[in-house]
Amino acid sequence: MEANCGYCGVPAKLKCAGCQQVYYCNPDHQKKHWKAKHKHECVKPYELTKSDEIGRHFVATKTIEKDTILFSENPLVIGPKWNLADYEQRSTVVPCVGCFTDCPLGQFYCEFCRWPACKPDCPGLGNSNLHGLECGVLRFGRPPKPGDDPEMFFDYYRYDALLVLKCLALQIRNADLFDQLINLESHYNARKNSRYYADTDERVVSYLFRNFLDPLQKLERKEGKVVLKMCDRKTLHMIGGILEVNAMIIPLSNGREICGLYPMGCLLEHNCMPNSFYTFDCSKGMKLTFKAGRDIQKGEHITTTYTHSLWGTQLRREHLKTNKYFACKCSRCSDPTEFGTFLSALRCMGIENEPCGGFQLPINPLAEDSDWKCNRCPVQITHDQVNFLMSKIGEEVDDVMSRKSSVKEFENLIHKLQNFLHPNHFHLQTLKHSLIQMYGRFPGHRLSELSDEILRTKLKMCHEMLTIIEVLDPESFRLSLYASVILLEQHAALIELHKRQNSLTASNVKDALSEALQSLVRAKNILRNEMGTLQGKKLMEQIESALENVKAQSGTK
Ligand SMILES: C[S@@+](CC[C@H](N)C(=O)[O-])C[C@H]1O[C@@H](n2cnc3c(N)ncnc32)[C@H](O)[C@@H]1O
Repeated sequence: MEANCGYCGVPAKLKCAGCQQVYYCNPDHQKKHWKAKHKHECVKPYELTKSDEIGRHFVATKTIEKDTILFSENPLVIGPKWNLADYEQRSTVVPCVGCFTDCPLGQFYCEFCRWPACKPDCPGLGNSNLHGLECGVLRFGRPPKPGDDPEMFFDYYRYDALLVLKCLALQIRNADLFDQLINLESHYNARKNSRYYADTDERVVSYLFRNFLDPLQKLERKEGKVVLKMCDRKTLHMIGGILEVNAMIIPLSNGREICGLYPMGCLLEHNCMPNSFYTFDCSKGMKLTFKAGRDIQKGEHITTTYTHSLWGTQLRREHLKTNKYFACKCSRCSDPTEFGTFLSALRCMGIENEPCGGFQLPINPLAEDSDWKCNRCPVQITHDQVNFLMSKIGEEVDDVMSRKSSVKEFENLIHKLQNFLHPNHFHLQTLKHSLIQMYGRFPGHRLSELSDEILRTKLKMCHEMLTIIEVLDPESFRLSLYASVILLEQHAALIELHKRQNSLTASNVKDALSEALQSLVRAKNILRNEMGTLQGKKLMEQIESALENVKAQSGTK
C-alpha cells in the first residue's frame, strides 16, 4: 500500500509501526514528524487487557497488516539457559559470563568473581546489563583452585542457576525493571507440588544460598545494610517459576542458546495457530521484535506459540499443561483431525485385526482422558491403549533419532510404523524429515547413487510434508527452517531426476529446472522469517549457491 508522506505530502511507502496509519517517504521525515506532532497522536494498534482464564494478553484494536512490526524491546535480563541437560552441565566448554561465547573451563576468568570468561578483558564483564548484574554477588563465593578435583568445578560453576541470580540481582541495579520481572506469571502455587519445584529447590535455590547468598546476608547483618531486599527461598522459587513460564530461548549465531525475559514479549498469549512471530537481533543487545505473521483483524487476540507446531495435539497440550500450567483450547486443539492433517491419527485395526482402512481419532481432543473412535467403523480404543502405543512408538523414534542410525534403520522404522500410524502422523513426519536429508548425503546414498524409485520417494515425502506445512503454517513464519530444508531437498531430487531423463525434450528440461528454481526461491523467501540461527545461516548459503547453479543451467542468470 502507498499513501502520502505525513511530513511533506509526496507519495510514501514507509509506515509508522505504532499506529499503522501514517506513511513517510523516508526515515528522516518520520523522525521529524514524530518530534513535531506524531508522538502525541500515535496510538498502537492493540491494547493490553486481562481475563481470568488467560491473564494479561493483547487484543488488536484495528486491523493489523501482515509483516507489521508490533513492537521491539530490550530484554529485562538475559543469561545462560536455566534448564540444562546433564551433559551440558558437565561440559568443560562453557559460555563466557561476559558475552556467552564458548570458552574452556579453567582458562580465563573475571578478575573479580573468578567465573569463566573468553578473555580477561571481555567487554561484557564490565557491562552493567550483562555480567555487571551478578558479579558483585558471585564475589562472595569460594571458587575451586587449579588442580582441585574436576567435580568441584562442575559443582561450583552451575550455569543453570546463574539466570535466577541475575534476575534476583536486577533489584540492585534497577528497581523498576525488577518490579516488572517479579510481576510476571510464576504459577507459584500450582508449581509448588510439581517435580520442577523439588528440582529447583536443590539445583538452584540451595546452591545459590550455600555458595553466595548466605555469605552475602551474613555481611549484610554485620554491616546493618541490606543490598538485596527481596532475597528468600520463596522469591527464588518465584523467579524459577517466572523463568519456566516466560523465558524465551535466544539462538546465538555461534549455535549456543541462551534465555531472556522481555517485558511485553512475555505477555503474549499462546495459540497453536499463532498470528505473530518474533526474531532477536543479537548485534543489538538481544533486542526482540514481534511482527504480525498474517493480517490480524480488529478484536483478535495477538498470539504466539509456546510449543512445537509439528507435535500432535496430545503432546502439545501435555507440554503446555506441565510447563505452562494451562489447558489449550485453541481451534487446532479442538479439531480431532487438526484441520484435516491427521497429524495424530492412528490406523484403525478394525474388528479382529481386520483393518477397515479408517483412522482412530480422539472423541473429545480437549479431554485429557478421552477415548478414541474410528472415522470409518464402530471400533473404539481407550485412552490407556493410545497412551501405551504412543509411548512405545515415541521411545523407538527417540532411539533412532538420537544415535547415528543408518538409512536402513530409518527406512525400516518408517515401514513398521506405517502399519500403526496415519502416513501424516507427526512421528512419521519426524523420521521422514531426517530421511529426505540422508537420501543424497549419506555414503552409499549420494544423489547419483540413488535409484529412480528412491528419488521419487524422496520427492513424494517432500511434497507430503509441504502439504501439511501449508495447512499448519500457511504464511510460513513458524516452521521456516523445517520448510526450507524440505524445499532445498526437493530441488536436489528434481535436478537429479531430470539429469537422468535423457529422453526429455528441451521444454521438459526447462519445466524441471523452473520447478527446482521455484522451490529455491520459496525457500529463500521463507528463510527471511528465521531468527538468524547458525543453522539458518548455513542453510541460506546452501540455498543461494544452489540458486546460482540452477540459474546458470537454465540460462536465467
Ligand atoms: C508467558 S505467560 C503470558 C502472560 C500471562 N498471561 C500474564 O498475565 O502474565 C504464560 C501464561 O499465560 C497464560 N496463558 C497464555 N496463553 C494461554 C491460553 N491460550 N489459554 C490459557 N492461558 C494462557 C497461562 O497462565 C500461561 O502460563
